[in-house]
Amino acid sequence: MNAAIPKVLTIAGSDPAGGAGIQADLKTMGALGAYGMSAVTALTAQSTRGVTGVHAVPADFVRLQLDTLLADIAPDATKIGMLATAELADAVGEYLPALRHTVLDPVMVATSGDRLLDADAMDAVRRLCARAELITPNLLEAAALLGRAPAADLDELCLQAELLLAAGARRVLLKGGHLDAGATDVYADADCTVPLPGRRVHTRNTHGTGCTLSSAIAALRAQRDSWIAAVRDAKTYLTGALEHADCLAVGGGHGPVHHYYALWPNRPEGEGTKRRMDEESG
Ligand SMILES: Nc1ncnc2c1ncn2[C@@H]1O[C@H](COP(=O)(O)OP(=O)(O)O)[C@@H](O)[C@H]1O
Ligand SMILES: Cc1ncc(COP(=O)(O)O)c(N)n1
Repeated sequence: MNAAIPKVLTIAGSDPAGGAGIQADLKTMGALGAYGMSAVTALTAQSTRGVTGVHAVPADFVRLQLDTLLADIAPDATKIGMLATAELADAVGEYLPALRHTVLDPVMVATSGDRLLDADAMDAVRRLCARAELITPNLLEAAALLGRAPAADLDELCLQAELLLAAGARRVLLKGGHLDAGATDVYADADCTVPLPGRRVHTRNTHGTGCTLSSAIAALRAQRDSWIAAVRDAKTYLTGALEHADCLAVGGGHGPVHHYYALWPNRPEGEGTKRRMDEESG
């Protein structure tokens, strides 16, 4: 029986406020029926208001975490998030050939605008993008990887997803959350480029959306037959977590999404849910 529970790894940074990074990843994996594991790349001092410090873990200690873990457990899928430095990006890259169902979220800047990746680490992250099975850049990360201006519409989003494939990525989910309207992302692989429309949720509590989406994709890829199925279901999960974010009421800045919205059914409905229901009823 237990053999069916997928074991999913996150290699990412820590967010003490619990809304992004490994904390978001582990909550997401747990909410989606996966057993979560983590190797920490960096400690951050941050809250919902912003990041006040980053302390990268020495690359050899990240290797030690991974060597020790992987000698015992073979993850069914792995999500990679904040890498902080070029050295860490290269160190994590050494493990990609041995890992299955790898999702790379090329984290560069937090929602608060604070940098989470050294400026000189871009080439190392580009190398990693060619080794992961799926990459999930946001608008600004795709633009930085390609050296272009950020996409301003869906056509440019599709074009940049295809340019990332041409640059070596195997599959791309280019996230459109930073476009002014809607929440349309674009999925692209060697066979197709597909827009994935999403319902835009009106909330300022968007801290950790990218982390949540990429770890949901990893958790679900271990339970679905294809990447596109995992991506679609992960986006549906994230939209629900955003819709219930306001009822968490965590912090005074950009608060977290509600990872456990489907598991805590008896909690009072949040403002976000109420507002959506009001909107939908007219
Ligand atoms: N207000 C929102 N309502 C619904 N979906 C959103 C909203 N903001 C972001 N998303 C979705 O959350 C995911 C992460 O988006 P994005 O903000 O672009 O990336 P990141 O969190 O990495 O900056 C994407 O699927 C995006 O479409
Ligand atoms: C440790 C860590 N990893 C990633 C993010 C990005 O998350 P977001 O862009 O949603 O703030 C973050 N803020 N902290």
